[in-house]
Amino acid sequence: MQPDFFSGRTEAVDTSAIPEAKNWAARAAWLKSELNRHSHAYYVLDNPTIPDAEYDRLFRELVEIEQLHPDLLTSDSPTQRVGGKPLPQFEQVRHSMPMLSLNNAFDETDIAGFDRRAREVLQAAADIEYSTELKFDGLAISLRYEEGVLVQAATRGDGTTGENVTANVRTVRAIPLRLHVQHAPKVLEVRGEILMYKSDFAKLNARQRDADQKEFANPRNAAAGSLRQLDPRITAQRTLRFFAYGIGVLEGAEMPPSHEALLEWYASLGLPVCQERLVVKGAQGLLDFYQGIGEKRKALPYDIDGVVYKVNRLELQQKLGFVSRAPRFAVAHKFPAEEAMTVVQGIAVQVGRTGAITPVARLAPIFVGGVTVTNATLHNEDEVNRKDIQIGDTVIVRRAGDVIPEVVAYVPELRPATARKFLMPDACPICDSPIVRLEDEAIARCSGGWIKCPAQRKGGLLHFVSRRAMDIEGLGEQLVDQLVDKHVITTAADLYKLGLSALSELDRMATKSAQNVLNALEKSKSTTLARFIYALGIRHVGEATAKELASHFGSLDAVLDASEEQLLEVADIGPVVAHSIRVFLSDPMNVELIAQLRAAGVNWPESAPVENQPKPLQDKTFVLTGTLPTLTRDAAAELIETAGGKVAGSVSKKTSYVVAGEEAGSKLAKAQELGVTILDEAGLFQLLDRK
Ligand SMILES: NC(=O)c1ccc[n+]([C@@H]2O[C@H](COP(=O)([O-])OP(=O)(O)OC[C@H]3O[C@@H](n4cnc5c(N)ncnc54)[C@H](O)[C@@H]3O)[C@@H](O)[C@H]2O)c1
Ligand SMILES: [Zn+2]
Repeated sequence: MQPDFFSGRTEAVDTSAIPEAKNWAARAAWLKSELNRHSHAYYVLDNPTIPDAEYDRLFRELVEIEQLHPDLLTSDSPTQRVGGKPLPQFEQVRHSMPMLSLNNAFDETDIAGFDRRAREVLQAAADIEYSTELKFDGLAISLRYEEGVLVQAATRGDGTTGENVTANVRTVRAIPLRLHVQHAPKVLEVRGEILMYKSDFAKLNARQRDADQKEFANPRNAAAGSLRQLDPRITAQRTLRFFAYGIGVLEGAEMPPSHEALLEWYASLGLPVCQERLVVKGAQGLLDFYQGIGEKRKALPYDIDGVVYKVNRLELQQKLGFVSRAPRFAVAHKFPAEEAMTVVQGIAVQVGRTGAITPVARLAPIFVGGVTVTNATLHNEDEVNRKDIQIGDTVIVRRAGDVIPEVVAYVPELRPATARKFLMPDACPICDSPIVRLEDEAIARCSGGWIKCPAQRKGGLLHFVSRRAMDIEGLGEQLVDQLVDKHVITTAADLYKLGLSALSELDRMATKSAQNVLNALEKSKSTTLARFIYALGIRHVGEATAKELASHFGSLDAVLDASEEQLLEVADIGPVVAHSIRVFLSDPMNVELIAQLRAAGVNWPESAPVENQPKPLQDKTFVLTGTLPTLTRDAAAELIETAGGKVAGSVSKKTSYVVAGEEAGSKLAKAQELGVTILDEAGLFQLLDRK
């Protein structure tokens, strides 16, 4: 396969097919100029043009070519350098010790290789001790403290020379202007990452949007763009954070003997140090940490693009030393990229349970966030227009955690002349009813309602049976599709009229599975009021609102009888939601549906309205870990919340109780360390006063 040099395509070269050295040279030259161009956009302008994964792919290809053809390796190659040139508008700072990058690892083999090489160099007989931490997705900074006072802050720049951003850094509240210690070292250069929390990023972009200013592509670029301002007053308006993770020059104090000791020392000096870190042994310890953080990644308040492993003992670090642009004693283990580039082959529309029409991009298959993605949501018509996504465009697709993939932006330089704009259809593709869009609503809707529109019917049923609603296992999309298409059922109440014979007649439905569905239906009849309200699919009533309604009113009849004014008394319910609930509950068809569901035997424990209920766990914070003998995690959380308690994701000093089941992991250890009271399920029941 001939490499597609100048079309902007960036697939890895098929090495066997390009024997001639002059092609290699051309490819390498092209890669260098592409990488330089993208680095400039990324490091200097804080405005990347391609996703990181795409950049990394080009980078790795160049590394491979340079390994095969060392004569093509020049000292100005992007593979030999760190970052980008400092902006000339800033005063320059020469780093007394260079600020380096990190080598990347992408899989277990890379990690095994890293560990093996370290053991070889160190001639280690036993497992090496590593200090593991997060790879923050921000920008590196060097903070120079003299006699404990912050005197200079500099960006990494090209590693040798950075930008003087002292005035800006002084506005970052997370960074102490003076170290919290009586006898501070003469000189201490703290190195770490400046970053922006996801919530602050969202707020900043909302402000930018309101002010008709350019939005930032991601928190990293927002952090970099906010710090590298010529006017510190702008930096001061942005909430930036900081974590320390390294050291440059140190004078007048003993260097801590290990990385972990360094971080502990930093913490004692009042410098922010991230708590998500461990000291582990050997390659397996590294992989366990990677996996644990991978599970937590989405819940962290900031973006990380991987984890970092450092040989813990300082003397071993010194033995391992450095390669050209990175230390040999450390490696960054990257997570699968959350952003990738692909082509929009078409834009279709999907009809949701409330009739909402969602434009969906049909994509050339792309591996992103650990899975292959072929569709990505474009949210609504306004979004498509605002982002100006057209059919034929090359776009950046983002899939973070298990969030639905979305199209972030298109790449202007790759728009073909044949690109076509998306047009919202006039009629529902499923039921042909007119599509209407009310004034001041972003969403266009099929006007068919669930009576005319099978898509809405299916959507409503799928919502009804979903895990957080009635939790009817085994009733998936395929089954609901068939039940609706074959007119076996119309409403959720019909589900409870299903018999074995009707179910067994469906495609791919063995008697055993049919029986399982019936059992699940039967089991679902005992539910909670909150789940039931949520399952009804009232517009604007999500899980949290359903819970509020249930605990406020205590019984369904009280909800049914509530006026809009009474609904407004519920915490977090505003006029739009109150109105939507009232409209839904006033519709005779919904009243009938609810009556039928109750008649079918759907039931829940009712209780007194909120003001009369005891709240034994008021103001207590719980953390759940491990598997409990009888309660699922959701059920335990529900019990705690109903009793007034809060459930948090991680253990801290503020945690009142940790409820631990079997195979409880690091949270249990943390609780023991902090002396937090640990309960088993029985202990929880005791607190709840339930036997
Ligand atoms: N999209 C683009 O156009 C584009 C262009 C250039 C670079 N990039 C991205 O930047 C990356 C290369 O940048 P890089 O050289 O800054 O390397 P890097 O981001 O891969 O790794 C080095 C950096 O990691 C940071 N870091 C975070 N947590 C750390 C920790 N706990 N310990 C030590 N360091 C930590 C430091 O800032 C350090 O300088 C590429 O992999 C690419 O994804 C993207
Ligand atoms: Zn329709």
